[in-house]
Formats: sequence, C-alpha cells, structure tokens
Amino acid sequence: MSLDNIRESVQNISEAIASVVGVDVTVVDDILKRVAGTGSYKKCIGENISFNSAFGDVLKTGKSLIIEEPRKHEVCLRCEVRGSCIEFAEVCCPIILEKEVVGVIGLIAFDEEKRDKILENKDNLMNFLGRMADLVASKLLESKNTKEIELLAKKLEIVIDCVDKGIVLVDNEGNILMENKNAIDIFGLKGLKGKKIQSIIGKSQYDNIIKNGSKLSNIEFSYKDKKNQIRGFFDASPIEIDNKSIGVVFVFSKISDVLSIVNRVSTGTITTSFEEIIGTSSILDETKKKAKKASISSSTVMIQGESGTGKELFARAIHFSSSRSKGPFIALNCSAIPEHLLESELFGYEEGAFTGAKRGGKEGKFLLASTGTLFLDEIGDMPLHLQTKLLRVLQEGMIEKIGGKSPIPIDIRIIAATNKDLEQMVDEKEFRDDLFYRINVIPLQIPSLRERKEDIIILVDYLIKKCNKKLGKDVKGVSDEGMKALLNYSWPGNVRELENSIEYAVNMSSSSVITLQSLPKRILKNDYSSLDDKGIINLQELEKREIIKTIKYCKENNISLKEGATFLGIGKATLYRKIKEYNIEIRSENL
Ligand SMILES: Nc1ncnc2c1ncn2[C@@H]1O[C@H](COP(=O)(O)OP(=O)(O)OP(=O)(O)O)[C@@H](O)[C@H]1O
Repeated sequence: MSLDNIRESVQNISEAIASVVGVDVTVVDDILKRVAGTGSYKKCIGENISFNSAFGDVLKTGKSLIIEEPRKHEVCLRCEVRGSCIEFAEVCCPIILEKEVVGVIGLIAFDEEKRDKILENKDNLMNFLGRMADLVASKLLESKNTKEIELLAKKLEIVIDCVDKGIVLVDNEGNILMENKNAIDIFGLKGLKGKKIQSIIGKSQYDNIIKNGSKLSNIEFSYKDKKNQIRGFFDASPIEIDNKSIGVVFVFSKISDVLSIVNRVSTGTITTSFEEIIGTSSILDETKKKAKKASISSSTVMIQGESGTGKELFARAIHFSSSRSKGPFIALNCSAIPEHLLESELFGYEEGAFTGAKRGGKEGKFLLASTGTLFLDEIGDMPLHLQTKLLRVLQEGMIEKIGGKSPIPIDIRIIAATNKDLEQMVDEKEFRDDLFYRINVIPLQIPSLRERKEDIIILVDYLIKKCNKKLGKDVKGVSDEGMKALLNYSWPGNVRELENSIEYAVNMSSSSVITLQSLPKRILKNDYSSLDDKGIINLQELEKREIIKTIKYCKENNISLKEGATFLGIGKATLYRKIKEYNIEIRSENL
C-alpha cells in the first residue's frame, strides 16, 4: 500500500500544515509521484517528479534536507529540470514506515518572503515537518491495517461459506449477528432475519449453554417455520474474549445431509446395474425387461421368487437405474430381526421412548432411506400389527417415531420381496389384503435356476472369474462331468447356492479345472429315489431332505447351523424358518 492510496488524507494534512505555517507543502510517494500539494503544486498532483531532484535524494538516503539556494545546491546540479525550477527554498523530510522510506514531505517557498520565513525558522520547521511525516506514516499504517482487517474478514467469510454446514453467530442474548450461506440454505433468509436462536433450539437449551459455558455436540433439533419442518443436529461453542463471554457459535447440519453421510459409509457407493444380472435365458430376459420398466416408474414393486434367485440383486438394479439412484438403497430383512425390534428398526424412536432406548434416540430405516429406496425383504414375515402401520405410512407418506410427538414426512420408494406365496397368505388371513394390493403395484416374478438351466453355464463361468479374483486363483473352467452334475442338480438355493458351490470348488480344486471331486458332496449325491412316475422330485420333499442332511452333517462334524446354512446357499434366519416350517426336530436322536 502506498501514500497514493490515501491521497485525500495526505492532501488534508498538507493543507492544514500550509495554513498553520504559511508555507506551501507537497508530498510524494515511494515512486516520486506527487500525491498532495498546495499552492503552485496543487495542479501537479498525480505527476511524477525527477529522480535526481532533492525529493529523489531524500527518498534514496532517508535523510532530511534543506535547500537554501535551489539550482545552486550540489543536489540540484544533477537535476535535469533545474533550469525550469520555480522554487526559492525547501525543507524535505522522509516519511518512514516500518523502517522503509515510503515518501517525502516538503515545505516549499515560491518567493523571497516565504524563503526568509523558512530560513529564519529552519530548525523548528525541520522538527515540525518530522512530526508531520510521522503523522502521515501513521495514517498510512492505519489504512494498511484497516485494509488487512477487511481482507481477513473477506477471507474468513469465504472460508465460512465453504463449510458445508450452517454456521450462526449469536450474542449473549441469542440475537443472530452473522450467518453463513449454508445456514441460509437450511433455514431460509427469512428464517433467520431478526430471529433469536432460542426460536430454533429452544429457550431452555440456550439458557443451559450460556449458564454452563461448555461446548455441546450433536444435539438434535426440530424447527418448524411456516412451511417446513427442519430437523437436524447442532454443535454449540461459547466464545470468550478476555474471560468474558461474548456469544455462541452454532454449527447446524440438516438431518438429510447427516443421513446421506451415514448411508455412504454404511452402504458404500457400490452400485448395481442390470448388466450384473447374469443369464441369457428368455425367461430371465423378460424379467429384466420388466424390471427396467419398473425402474422408470416410482410405483411400489413386489418381487417374488425362491430364496437365492436374485431378488435383492434385482431390487438394487431397479434402484440404481431409477431417478432415485443418488439417494440411498436401504435393505431390511423382516425375517432376520426379532419381531419386537422390527418396529424400532423401521420407525426409529425418540430419546427416552422406552426403557433401554439409546441416548439421542434412533433413526429408523424409513428415514434412513429418505430420497432413496427402502427394500423390505421377506415382507411375508412382517407381523400383522406392523403391516397395519406400514399400510398407513404408504397411504399418508408420513411416519411417527416411537415416542415421537409429530409425524415426519418421508420421501421413499418401497420395493418389497418375498419367497412366500403372498396371495395364499392373504387367503389364509396371514397377510393383509389391503397392504398386498398396495404394494403389489408392479409384481415381478424372478425365475428359479431350475427354470433357466441354460443360464447355469454362463453363471458358472462368471462365478469362477469372480472367485478367482477374490481368492487369487486361476481356475479356467469345469470338467464335462462336473458341468453335467451342476446341470443335473436341482438348486433349491438357486444362484446363491451355485455361488457358494463354485466358491467351495475353486477353493478345493488343485488343478486349473474344477472336477467332479472338487464339487460339494450334496451335488454329487443328488438323490433321485423320490422321483415320481414322470421322473420329477417333489421340491418341498427335496428341500426338507437337504436340510435334514445338512443338520446331520453339522452335528457329525461339530459345525454350527449358521455355517450349515451357507452349504444350502441360504441365510441362517431362512434355515431356522424352514426347520420350523417342515417340523424338523433338530434335537432328535436320529439326526
Ligand atoms: N442372475 C444373477 N447373476 C449374478 N449373480 C446373481 C444372480 N442372481 C443372484 N445372484 C447372486 O446370488 C446371491 C443371492 O442373491 P440375492 O441375495 O439377490 O437373492 P435373494 O432372492 O434376495 O435371496 P433371499 O430370498 O435369500 O433373500 C447374491 O450374491 C447375488 O449377487
């Protein structure tokens, strides 16, 4: 920053000096540009003076100078404009700021009388001019500091606006003094103007912060303006300067932003496309075409199919091809969660809603899936009282947390799935008919692997490559005999079972080809004794026998049923459900 930037102040000082002393004044900056001047030099402001002049000399040496006889003084001898010089005498003083000469101030006599005035008083005037030089320097420093503060404030504003949270500064009374762009995005401009923070976080909460003077983090808030209900979390940091509280800084996050981070971390960013659904059979092709159409729509999809057929895979592909793909895909297996916990998993609860409720409450899957898709797997296992609540949610588009005081609007798409015959369940009054019709808007039947045996070859190839990658192996394929066995097997656990069998075989195989011997024993021991006269085995009978076989194997080999379930290509919960369904007595001596 140069004296040129504070021309107006320097000119004012110069005029004041001129009127007090009765001699004209001029000031030049660090490049010898005249920034102020009285008398004959007033009209020359903005012009540059010679570097070889007396002013140039003072700028170079940093020493004061008195020229009693201009044009004859040794300094003047070098000056190229000496011939046209109109001065009779001058006193020049350097203006020094932070040890640097930033300009020169001078008293100039333009006639004999002023010359005498200067020479009679030269010591006093030199002293006075030195003080005036300090005054000009302090003006420059002040202006420099103000500029720096302005710059710092601007930088801070830019940094604060870059923070993707709402920052609000309030005074001790809670009056909002400052907010960043994100705070305006969260609450709206009108939401903050002239407001007190107490209207957002509550009076008692604010009084506590002020009273205790300690930092708070992740406190939930819910604020309702004229149109919207805004929910989220805030941190509060009281600010103290010189041991005196001057206010509080609040940092707000919207619940939707917090949830999207939670979803990113918990569900990852892995997407699923229809290309990942392997198979070229016409029945699978038709199913994929229908699913693609479903992905364009926002209607509820009901996926039916046996266990392990790829229902979740289809649900994911529909979500990630839909307009909601940027939102989360949240899956909830209704049969895997104990009945009494299912409601809180779905709806969430407020702090203190019941004994044992977690501090801060819990977000349910309905809210976690906001702007995305909620996949309700095994919906046939949802208890009747929850079916009623789910129907209400679908009809009203609102949920109420357990222990919650007001309904919260939700924005989700539901994809449900089951391996049960829901229509039969409706007939038997085990599933609500109104809910069934509400969710069965786009029904999608996923074919079992038995119905598309031609896909086994391509799936095996795909799964071997997948396992090679996972296990660092280099298996090239399956022997003819091995493939025959795979094609002959009934695959009650569908693609999941095939997936597990291939992983087992890739692990067991000692050559680059999977032989019959490296396949799981149950595939080799495919029992055809219960074929009917058409050569077909009753599937339920087959399933029951495979389950009994697995339980026996687990007992004999001291293996958990959880691991046994993976042999069948199903989850633990599904295995227990089937054991119950087929009335298999696990503790029986015969097993
Ligand atoms: N067509 C397919 N192509 C590739 N992989 C598949 C296919 N179908 C299923 N899978 C794989 O099989 C496994 C089981 O699939 P998924 O979990 O989607 O089945 P599901 O029908 O939802 O099972 P469940 O009824 O037990 O919940 C997954 O690892 C999935 O990636």
